[in-house]
Amino acid sequence: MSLNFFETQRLGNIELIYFLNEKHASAQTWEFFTELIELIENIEKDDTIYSTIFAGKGNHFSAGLDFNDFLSHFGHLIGNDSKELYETIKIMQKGMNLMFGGKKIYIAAVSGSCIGSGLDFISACDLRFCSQDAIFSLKETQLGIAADLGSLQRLPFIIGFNNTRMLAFSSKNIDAKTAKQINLVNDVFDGKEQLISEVLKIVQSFTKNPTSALFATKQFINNLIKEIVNTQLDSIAQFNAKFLNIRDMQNNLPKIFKKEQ
Ligand SMILES: C/C=C/C(=O)SCCNC(=O)CCNC(=O)[C@H](O)C(C)(C)COP(=O)(O)OP(=O)(O)OC[C@H]1O[C@@H](n2cnc3c(N)ncnc32)[C@H](O)[C@@H]1OP(=O)(O)O
Repeated sequence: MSLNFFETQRLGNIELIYFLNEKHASAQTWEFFTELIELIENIEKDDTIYSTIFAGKGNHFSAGLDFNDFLSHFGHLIGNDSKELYETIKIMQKGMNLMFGGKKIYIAAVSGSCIGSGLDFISACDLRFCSQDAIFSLKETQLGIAADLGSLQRLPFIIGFNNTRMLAFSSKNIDAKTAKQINLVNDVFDGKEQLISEVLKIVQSFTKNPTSALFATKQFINNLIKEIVNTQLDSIAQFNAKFLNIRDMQNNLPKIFKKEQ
């Protein structure tokens, strides 16, 4: 399997996976979404991998959707009630859904910014940890998007409905301390190096347990909400295929990049 967006490193039964595109704060390109599907399908099939830890290769976990890449590929579909846009959103949802519905244990180790679809991604993980410099936000509402890749569907079950509303309605950043307070992350570590080494120890302690029980435990927990999450992800894909407004994105993207919040 040849991957351009991801760099993988095997540590026993654990795969440490870095997001590349670090020059653009690991913003998620179309390549990210399509390669993620292949990557997760392979991990689920590989009996030697029990768990994965995801981290950003550079200073940020992920700046969310790479808007230059997305608009150049799909901008012409927005606002046209397009079946192709619906199918595109479904492909973007698929890799994260495979993680959520799969049996392996997926862990996010966040340093720097984790924005938009970066937050969608970590909400599909089984556990989240971060370093002190971490920042989380859902910028979609500010950009005229009802977040359609999993945050609205999964976060209420992780941080509760009210915290999800605050994040989504405000599009404001929260820091590592707040992320811990609202249970978005399980723990906070000093810097990125310490984060990765501590998370590795935590995951190693899980993967010593009999894997049949570990994998079944993960799946039974996620089964509680899988059906509702899948139904709602499909509804929001249909909604956005009809109602996304490219002018809202074009007007507000420059403000975000100038950090006028
Ligand atoms: C359906 C899903 C929707 C969503 O995901 S909504 C969320 C969209 N994302 C955002 O709103 C984040 C926007 N980016 C930022 O706020 C900042 O960036 C960061 C806080 C992530 C990083 O700040 P700093 O460390 O100061 O880096 P920098 O100079 O702003 O960015 C480095 C390079 O990365 C490009 N970049 C950053 N985010 C994105 C993005 N989301 N899409 C495309 N490019 C991005 C920049 O433009 C620049 O590039 P150059 O060096 O060529 O000027």
